[in-house]
Amino acid sequence: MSSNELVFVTGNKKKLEEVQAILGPSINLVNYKLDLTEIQGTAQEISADKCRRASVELNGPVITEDTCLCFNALEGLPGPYIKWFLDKLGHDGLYKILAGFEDKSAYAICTFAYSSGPDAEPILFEGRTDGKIVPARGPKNFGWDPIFQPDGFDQTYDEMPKSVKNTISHRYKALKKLKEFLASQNT
Ligand SMILES: O=c1nc[nH]c2c1ncn2[C@H]1C[C@H](O)[C@@H](COP(=O)(O)OP(=O)(O)OP(=O)(O)O)O1
Ligand SMILES: [Mg+2]
Repeated sequence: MSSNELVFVTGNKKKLEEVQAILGPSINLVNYKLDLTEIQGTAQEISADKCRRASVELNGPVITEDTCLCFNALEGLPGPYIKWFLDKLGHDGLYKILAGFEDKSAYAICTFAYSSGPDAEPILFEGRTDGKIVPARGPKNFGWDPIFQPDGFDQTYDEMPKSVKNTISHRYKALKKLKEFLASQNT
């Protein structure tokens, strides 16, 4: 493995594109597509477990990532289960969940996990962006982006240019911490 090579295990192409764009050319990101089993639990437990599995399966250093979309009115749900909620309910259904609540505020959390090998305990890097849930707006590029409007912006994640999303997003903030960690390992 070359010193700047990083294996990112994910089955999600859109995540991969964002991670590549955010990390930039100095890191040689290698994607490995595995459909990893995801346990139930907190974002941290799910991320660490996913990373452990990936590292055992590939028998080497890996990063994985788990993304949550949390509604404050629902005490943080759907959280890590957003994928299944989005699959079943779509954008409209997700927005309608909050019909009975004044509070439309929400936050996106990205938890990267890094493992140096199959016997190592994963290290977690978390990024959070606050916003609110709105009726879907945008070209529907990626997941729940059309219904998430980050605080301080008039556009949803989906409406704003990628170059903007990738400097304010939950993913960007988590990757910033991961990047700092990797840089400290290399010195
Ligand atoms: O920035 C994002 N903007 C909009 N939607 C997003 C974003 N990031 C993840 N998503 C979606 C993908 C999936 O429906 C769920 C997270 O589930 P999550 O398990 O982390 O992703 P996944 O199963 O697609 O890929 P992986 O193989 O890395 O587990 O939220
Ligand atoms: Mg997943």
